[in-house]
Amino acid sequence: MIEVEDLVKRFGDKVAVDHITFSIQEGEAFGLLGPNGAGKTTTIRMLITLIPPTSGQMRIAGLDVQRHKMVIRRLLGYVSQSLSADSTLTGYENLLVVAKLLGFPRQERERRIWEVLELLNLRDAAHSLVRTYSGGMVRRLEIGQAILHRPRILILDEPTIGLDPTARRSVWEALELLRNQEQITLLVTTHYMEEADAYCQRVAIMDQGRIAAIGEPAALKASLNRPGATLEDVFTSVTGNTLESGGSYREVRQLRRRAQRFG
Ligand SMILES: Nc1ncnc2c1ncn2[C@@H]1O[C@H](COP(=O)(O)OP(=O)(O)OP(=O)(O)O)[C@@H](O)[C@H]1O
Repeated sequence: MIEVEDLVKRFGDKVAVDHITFSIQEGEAFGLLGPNGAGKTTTIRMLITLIPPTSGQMRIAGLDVQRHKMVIRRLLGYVSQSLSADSTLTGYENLLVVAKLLGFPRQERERRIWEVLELLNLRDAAHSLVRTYSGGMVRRLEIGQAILHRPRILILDEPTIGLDPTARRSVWEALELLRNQEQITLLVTTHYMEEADAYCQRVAIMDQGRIAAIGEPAALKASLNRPGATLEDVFTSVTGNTLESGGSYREVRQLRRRAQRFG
């Protein structure tokens, strides 16, 4: 479904993405892991046609991304790290705004909004203001905004950052449902290794613009030949970093932003 070959992105002298190659199968949940500055966001930005690559190939559903930007955009849903739901509107109204922007006819608009609310377990909260939602509900609503147009691929940048464990589980359960019921292919960046381990069929660990390891979590863990090895151990082994070295500041920043928004 997604094929990336020898992809490079330079910003001046800085090589943000350095000759990476990977592919994602239809219906798969694929995790892109890596410390801050590894090149994950830059990779995603190229895939969603926001910035052009310096060199290399990207194909989505067999189409060259650079040559078919408009078609590719319709195939994709994107959930960025920043908050996109309006807290002064209800969940239903937030979806309605997006549906109107997409130009859905009225009847289809209603049908699809309720379908999405149901899928994301938000039906009962449809007419409550988003400011009364929990963090997990807001995130699920944002996923709803991104899938209204029935994309075949959903790309999410740190979908569970700043959420408590229960909310994180609710978000992943929603994503699992989308994969199973709507056959949506998922590309997710995350700092949470145990989530990638539990919910992604395959992961790629990026470091300094390169892919340091790629494969099924179980196979990557087994490659360490250490009983009880975790994905975090794999991460440390291939990058020489612990997540704390960069992840903590960023998480604090994200948590603060969220706290400001909901506080
Ligand atoms: N527009 C830009 N101009 C110059 N350098 C950039 C630009 N965008 C990204 N970079 C650099 O490219 C490298 C990769 O950044 P990128 O944001 O892709 O990393 P990341 O893995 O997504 O990290 P994070 O998790 O912090 O977002 C970093 O060193 C970053 O400073």
